[in-house]
Amino acid sequence: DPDPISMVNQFEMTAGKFEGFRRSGAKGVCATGEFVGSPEGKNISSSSAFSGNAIPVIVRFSVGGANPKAADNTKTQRNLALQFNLPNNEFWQMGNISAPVFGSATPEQLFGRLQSSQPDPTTKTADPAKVKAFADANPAVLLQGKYFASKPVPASYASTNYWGVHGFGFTNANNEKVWGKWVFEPVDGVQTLSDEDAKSKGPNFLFDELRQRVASGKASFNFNLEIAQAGDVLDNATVPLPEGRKKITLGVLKVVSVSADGTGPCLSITFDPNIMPKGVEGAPDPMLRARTAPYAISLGRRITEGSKQ
Ligand code: HEM
Repeated sequence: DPDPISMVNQFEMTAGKFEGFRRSGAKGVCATGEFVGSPEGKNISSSSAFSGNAIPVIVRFSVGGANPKAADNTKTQRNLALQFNLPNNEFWQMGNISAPVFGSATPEQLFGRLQSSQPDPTTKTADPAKVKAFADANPAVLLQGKYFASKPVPASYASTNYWGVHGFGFTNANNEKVWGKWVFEPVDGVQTLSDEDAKSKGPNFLFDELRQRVASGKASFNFNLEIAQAGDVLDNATVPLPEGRKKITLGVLKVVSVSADGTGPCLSITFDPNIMPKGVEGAPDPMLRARTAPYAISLGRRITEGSKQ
């Protein structure tokens, strides 16, 4: 594996270094929420997340990439990061994205992709021949871009689906285990913008739009799990489960407040998807394991610089 310091350095060399900001998902806003687990959730996991009691959640919505001025009205990635504050000092952290697949299958492939698209110091842009050569040899890196290009711009942070992309296992009180991949789906349905409407919204509408939705009580997500069958691929974030797998709703996440820009409880934490409560575990996916160290390094750098968002 590429070492985590080189990985974060490569993020900075390819996508730019913006002091005080996350090295990925830089343009974001803190929010708070409440999660209430369902009986189906309780059936498959002994985690206290599914007790049915309201669980306080730290929420962060963001646009993909390292640029804190990234546009809101383009066909790119949106993120939903969560920290469930469970009883007895347990935490459950997640970083979910608005595509069913990630942009690379392994840490090596992510590193290679970033290297191949690093801007040339003289032209200030990536060398298209290098980008193409890497993608030709690693076609999985094109899947996510194709997905985004095929979908309209989301109308709201609260009106798009967010996938966990990794496989996760759930163990209940009888020690029975199920595996699957999860997706947060807006209770009021997916809502998108026409290309024309997206253009007229401009590059900075998502934060205020979210504040309005939350004020009207219309920012909730079903926490859904697609159940894997024997033989399904669970250790590759570029391979979604086959269409039509049974889907169950583990509970509902309601966003209840949105912080002022550049403030709030998400500012000085990171969302490490390997932090899971008892009753939930990650699939043996090298990509999942490889997220912890770079997130901590990025957190360390931005706190030292002065956390901005
Ligand atoms: C080895 C693979 C990966 C590396 C090195 C990496 C790196 C990073 C870094 C450095 C950050 C900023 C962390 C911070 O400052 O708090 C970040 C944020 C994020 N990453 Fe990754 N990432 C990886 C894989 C993934 C995958 C597979 C997903 C797909 C779900 C993902 C989704 C996110 C999200 C949603 C955020 C924003 C979280 C927030 O709002 O704080 N990452 N990533």
